[in-house]
Amino acid sequence: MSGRLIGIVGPSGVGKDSVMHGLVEAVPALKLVKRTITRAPGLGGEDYEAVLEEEFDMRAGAGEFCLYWEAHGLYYGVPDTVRTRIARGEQLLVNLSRAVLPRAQEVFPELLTLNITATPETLATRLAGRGRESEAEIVKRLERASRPLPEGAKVTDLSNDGSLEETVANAIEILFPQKVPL
Ligand SMILES: Nc1ncnc2c1ncn2[C@@H]1O[C@H](COP(=O)(O)OP(=O)(O)O)[C@@H](O)[C@H]1O
Ligand SMILES: O=P(O)(O)OC[C@H]1O[C@H](OP(=O)(O)OP(=O)(O)O)[C@H](O)[C@@H]1O
Repeated sequence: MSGRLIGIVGPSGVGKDSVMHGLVEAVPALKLVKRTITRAPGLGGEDYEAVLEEEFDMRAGAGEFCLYWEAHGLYYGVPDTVRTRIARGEQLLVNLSRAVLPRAQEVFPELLTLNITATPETLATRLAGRGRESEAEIVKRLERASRPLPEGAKVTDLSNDGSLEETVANAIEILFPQKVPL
């Protein structure tokens, strides 16, 4: 199978990271993209490269990110090396902002995006349970959750209100309708 980029979007706390980890465990042919983030190091959830804002700006200016955006007071970058990885035949999963989807679709015309969904009650419970953000930050993230997708964003909705195993199985059916690669 040829290489491709698979976007994962959805509100904070919906389970994007959990679904991505579940997918790479279930399908070894899928690999995660490590994002560069101006977040303090070691906060868990995902394996990211922590950088200071100055460093981020420098790399963005040097064209080292194929996509980047700002959210929650942080900057997020997707390393440009994903292009060569895709050209080599890799199938990559990347956690994206919904706001960056129109741009991402321009840069990666074959982009397939799963929009993970859950009820507001589920989101609130999961964010509190995760424990990475303060209560004030959680309130802000919940407000952001109800924003509509930007115009032109093409996504396939996938509910994560049920068990993680169920969601991962449904994601595999969407991503590999014919045959799951080894
Ligand atoms: N299907 C699920 N059922 C129960 N808990 C879940 C499920 N999916 C994710 N979680 C939990 O919800 C919290 C938020 O998940 P996370 O993957 O960090 O979400 P996101 O990356 O979208 O912010 C984590 O504590 C995670 O373990
Ligand atoms: O424009 P939005 O779709 O609202 O997304 C904004 C940001 O939220 C998520 O970040 P992050 O993974 O840091 O946060 P989360 O785990 O709380 O979703 C996502 O990856 C984006 O970077």
